[in-house]
Amino acid sequence: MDRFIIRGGHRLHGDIVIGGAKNSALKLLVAGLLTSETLVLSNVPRIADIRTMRTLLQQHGLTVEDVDGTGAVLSVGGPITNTEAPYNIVSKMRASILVLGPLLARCGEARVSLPGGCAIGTRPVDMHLKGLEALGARITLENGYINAQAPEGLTGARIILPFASVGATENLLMASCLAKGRTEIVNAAREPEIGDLVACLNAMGARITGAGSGTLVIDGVDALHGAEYRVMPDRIECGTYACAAAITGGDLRLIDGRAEHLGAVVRALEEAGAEVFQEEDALRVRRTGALRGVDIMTEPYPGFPTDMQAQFMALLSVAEGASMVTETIFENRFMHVPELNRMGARINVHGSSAIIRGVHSLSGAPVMATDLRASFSLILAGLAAHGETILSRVYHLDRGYEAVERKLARCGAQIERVSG
Ligand SMILES: CC(=O)N[C@H]1[C@@H](OP(=O)(O)OP(=O)(O)OC[C@H]2O[C@@H](n3ccc(=O)[nH]c3=O)[C@H](O)[C@@H]2O)O[C@H](CO)[C@@H](O)[C@@H]1O
Ligand SMILES: C=C(OP(=O)(O)O)C(=O)O
Repeated sequence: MDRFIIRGGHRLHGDIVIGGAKNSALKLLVAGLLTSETLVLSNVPRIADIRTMRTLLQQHGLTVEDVDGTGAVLSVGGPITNTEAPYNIVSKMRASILVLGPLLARCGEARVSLPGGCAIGTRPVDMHLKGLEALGARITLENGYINAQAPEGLTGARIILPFASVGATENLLMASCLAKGRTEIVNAAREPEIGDLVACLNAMGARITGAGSGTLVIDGVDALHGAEYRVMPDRIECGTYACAAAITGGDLRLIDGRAEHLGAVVRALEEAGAEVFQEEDALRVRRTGALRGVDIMTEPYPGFPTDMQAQFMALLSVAEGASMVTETIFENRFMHVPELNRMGARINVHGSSAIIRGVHSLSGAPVMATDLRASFSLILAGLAAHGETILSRVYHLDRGYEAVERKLARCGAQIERVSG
């Protein structure tokens, strides 16, 4: 198992290229199930979750090819030969549940393992299932699997989501592209990744309006065709490196970073004492003055993203004064807190809120990654800390961040990956 060894105390300076968005690329690959033609995606991040999604789609019968040998351009095509998504893949990556809607819409049936809980929360899929039932699917749960049938195809409906779930919106959006008639998804998620999926589906011949407005209107079509599409830049990777600039008192140009996708994060960074500028090709983040404590609350987009909460907490742990972080999306997303405290942070958790009393400095320690974003919060703490931090269970990080050690080391960080 790989570990990272980080020697903290170095300001980061230079350019970091932000890759394609994990949380968009995964869904765009799944959209390949909706057509018999070939979908070609560029700017695909080279991360473990994408490799898992390739395996899942391949076992459904699709051919997924690395077009130019870099892993960043993938083509998806070919017939679907198997409509079952097995436990061993779904349990590895929750986004696998997104094949349910497309398989059902295209083949009239699907059998998908229930994803179950994960480190950050129980994460049920009831809204995905209720929405598909509203489109006419018959759904039963048996032996840990979702069995879904729609032998006559799906039919458009008005679906009101009780919560603006990203995954439920995406599953229902993809399913309804091939449903008969009009579907309306009310209280749809407004995350930029939904907009990216809508743009790709429309390029494939879907008829969808309303992206970003909270109500998606989908007029079903008989078939979708192939397309070429470039994955949007990863706003969470960008926000994460923005925190690296801020916590080290550095100056980073995050190439391809877009402030428009990071409004709440940029506001919080500025309030905490960082300067953020949108340049033509990059988001530039630097800090020269002191870090100040701020209060943040995670919310669906355009609110502060839960996927940035752990990284921001690392920053606040060395800010002057007290901060409060409230997590409203997932019920168990504070697992980085005990690890940050082992590095000298002073954080107390009360229910869904954490009170952070800023300390002057952190000290390096052996720490353990518990999930993807928590892992990076420990790297950030390690970059700011005195001495050596050894981060184990780096496989969590490899799910969603490409070439972390290379990107950071090029900007002056002392970080190395050690295998075994
Ligand atoms: C692969 C991917 O894109 N993952 C992102 C996606 O996850 P994901 O799509 O799983 O997140 P959701 O927006 O669906 O979940 C938000 C909340 O709704 C609950 N819920 C969701 C569906 C449902 O049927 N029932 C239900 O109760 C969840 O348990 C959670 O508490 O959006 C999250 C919220 O921005 C991000 O943190 C994840 O990084
Ligand atoms: C929680 C995340 O991903 P997933 O939904 O795949 O667990 C994430 O990207 O931070």
